[in-house]
Amino acid sequence: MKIAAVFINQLNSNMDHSFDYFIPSHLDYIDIGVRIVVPFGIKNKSIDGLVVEIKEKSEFKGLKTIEGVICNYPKLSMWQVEMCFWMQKNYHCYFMEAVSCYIPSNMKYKKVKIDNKIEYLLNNSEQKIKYYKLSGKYSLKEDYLNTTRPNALMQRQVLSCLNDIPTSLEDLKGLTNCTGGTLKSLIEKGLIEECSKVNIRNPYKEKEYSYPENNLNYYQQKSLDAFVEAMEPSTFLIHGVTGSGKTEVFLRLIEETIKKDKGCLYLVPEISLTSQVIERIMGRFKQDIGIIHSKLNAGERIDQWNNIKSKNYNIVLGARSAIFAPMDNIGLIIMDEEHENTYKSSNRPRYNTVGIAKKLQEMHGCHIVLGSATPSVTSYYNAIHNDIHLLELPNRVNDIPMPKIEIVNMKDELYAGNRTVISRALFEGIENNIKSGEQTILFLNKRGYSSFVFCRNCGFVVRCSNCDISMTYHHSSREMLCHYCSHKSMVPSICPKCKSNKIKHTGSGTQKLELQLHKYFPQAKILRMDTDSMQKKGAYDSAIHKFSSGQADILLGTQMVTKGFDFQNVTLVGVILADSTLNIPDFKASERTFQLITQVAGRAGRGTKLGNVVVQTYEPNHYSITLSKNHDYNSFYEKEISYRKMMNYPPFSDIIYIGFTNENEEVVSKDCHKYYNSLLKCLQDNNLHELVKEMFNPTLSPVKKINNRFRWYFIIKTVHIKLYNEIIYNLNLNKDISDISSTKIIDINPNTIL
Ligand SMILES: Nc1ncnc2c1ncn2[C@@H]1O[C@H](COP(=O)(O)OP(=O)(O)OP(=O)(O)O)[C@@H](O)[C@H]1O
Ligand SMILES: [Zn+2]
Ligand SMILES: [Zn+2]
Repeated sequence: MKIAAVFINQLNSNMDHSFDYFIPSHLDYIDIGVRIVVPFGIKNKSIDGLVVEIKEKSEFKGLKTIEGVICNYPKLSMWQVEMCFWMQKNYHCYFMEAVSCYIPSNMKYKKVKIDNKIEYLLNNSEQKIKYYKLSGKYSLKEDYLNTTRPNALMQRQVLSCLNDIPTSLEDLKGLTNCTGGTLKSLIEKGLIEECSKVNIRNPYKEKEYSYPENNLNYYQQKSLDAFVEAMEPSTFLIHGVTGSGKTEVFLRLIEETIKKDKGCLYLVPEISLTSQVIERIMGRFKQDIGIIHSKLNAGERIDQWNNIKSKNYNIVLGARSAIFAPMDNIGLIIMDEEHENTYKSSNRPRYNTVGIAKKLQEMHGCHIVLGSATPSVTSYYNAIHNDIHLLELPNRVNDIPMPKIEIVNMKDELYAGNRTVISRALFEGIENNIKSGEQTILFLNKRGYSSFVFCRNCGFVVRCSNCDISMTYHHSSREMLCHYCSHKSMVPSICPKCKSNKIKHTGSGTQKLELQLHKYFPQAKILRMDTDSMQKKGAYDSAIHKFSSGQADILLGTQMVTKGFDFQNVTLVGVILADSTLNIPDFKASERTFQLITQVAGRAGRGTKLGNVVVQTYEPNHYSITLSKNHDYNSFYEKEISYRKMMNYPPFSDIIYIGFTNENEEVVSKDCHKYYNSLLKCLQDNNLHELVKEMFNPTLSPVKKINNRFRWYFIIKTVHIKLYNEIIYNLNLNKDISDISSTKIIDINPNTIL
């Protein structure tokens, strides 16, 4: 009998290796990537698993036999299994966690008897979701509304939301707050119908999109030519200023790729940016596309899977999880806004999308195209020094000028007696815009602002003397901590720079600002967009729709408002406090600040009128601010890269974060030290003294406790990432650390170590 090596679907470090099973003769078609059911443990409990290898012999005795195959479960391709192994070793996740990136692993299956043979089938989970649509009784929406009493508000709301395309209950609740009773009475009146997933049509198919080809300008054509002429699988970085027509280039590259009968993955950093791209792709290619993102339920994901696998779709669009589309003939991977940190997963598995893309390139021989107006310093460095081809789009399309950026020093405002958070220049700009019917976007990044200590008089911020990173204020101990090197210091009562006593930790958020704006501009219609106001499903789309159709004067928000949007009537952009990203305790703070200012400024003046931008700051001379004034990416890059080099930050090193969490404060510290010491010992035993030097001491997290779990960690800043990955992988299997009870987090080049 043949033998299958099987990973059991249990997320547990003791089970993170394969087990051998006999393949019974009636299941001899079992192959790598097949989902099966096996008996496991002393009690021979039935449990599902994945076949990763077929072999003739096993080194183990007394093997058990596979019970059955889960027939309707998608089969993983060989390259996908290989990817899962690679992720297990490079991102330190369980093998089955990597598998679950490809296929939902929590789906229930049931035992059935077919022709006297035991088989397993997935339960059809998607049928449990309820959908509603108009019954088709009338042809006009008005007629539906006329049959309800004017004061039946909820019923009328539901009717205005629905059309003949089914809307899920979840979406409907997001849009209306309706109750089961409302729906029931509408059904009884024959106005709406409940339906199941089976008769769902692709909502995008219903709409007619059109996105005619633009004649490429000189630089767009040059980019296309470079791509067409590439002889081997290559990686390109399209550095194009805001509004330079990068999307048009992407569409041409897709066209070239599907001509060769290969598939394309088009990734965007957030789900919210997908609708604009869907319209453009479908408007151009007049065909259905696959759409994958983390909000799909298991049934929808399987549907997408089957369509992509059977080559019904050769274009797949989505947020970062779309990198796991089961496309067997990938020819092109596009990563739009490649600098965005959402491409790095901060949950298990903690993968980096570019890393996965590169591995796919190795396996499929596909091209990778990264695009951004503000490329990450790492990508740009690789484009200059390594194997990425740099393509530049230095101008906006149709000679549209870049917006004019004015930097306002908020200290001057204070001296002039303006104690509000809105400078005189911005105030005047908003007022003029309201009068002339033009629109304004205001950006306030509330994150991080309240946790650093700064001087209201001169803008001084307390930084760590070792790391050049701002210190984080801790409410509990009332002291400041550097969470890179764990250096501590007291909050000064007098500003070390200007000797004033105005030094404090302050906070101000979007909500507060909204209230202030209502006071200053009572006539203005204001839309606020942040995580709090965008809770409901569909809220984001509806806000974008409101703004683009001119139903609001001011769009105020966090990072959500900074990128992607192409609103023609926006002529003014205000950055309320540019320093707020500058002072988050992270070596990428300057980069993030430059990117945010440049991106949000890029929303202004995309139509016929010139754009103006007001950037308010306490640090008007910081290079990330002065250089964004002239849209000077190259000078910013030069400055930033020399800083990175001096401090040995990425791209000159990789950062490994090893963290522990536990309900017990002492245990977590002990576990962290134990792991640290085991790693240290392992390096010393192997004479790897170079690597020892790259380890920093364990320290308490700046955010000491999350969800009642205490957090300790240490970081490694290394130029030997491959070696470290191997050592950490092996250490995790080591018995010495098996009594560590705290949850362990290993994150390679994390977005944040807060
Ligand atoms: N060759 C061209 N001639 C005229 N218009 C063009 C051309 N190429 C693209 N456009 C138009 O220019 C506008 C901006 O293009 P696009 O949205 O692709 O910009 P972008 O480079 O992605 O900018 P951002 O980085 O700000 O998102 C779009 O409305 C697009 O249709
Ligand atoms: Zn001061
Ligand atoms: Zn430090």
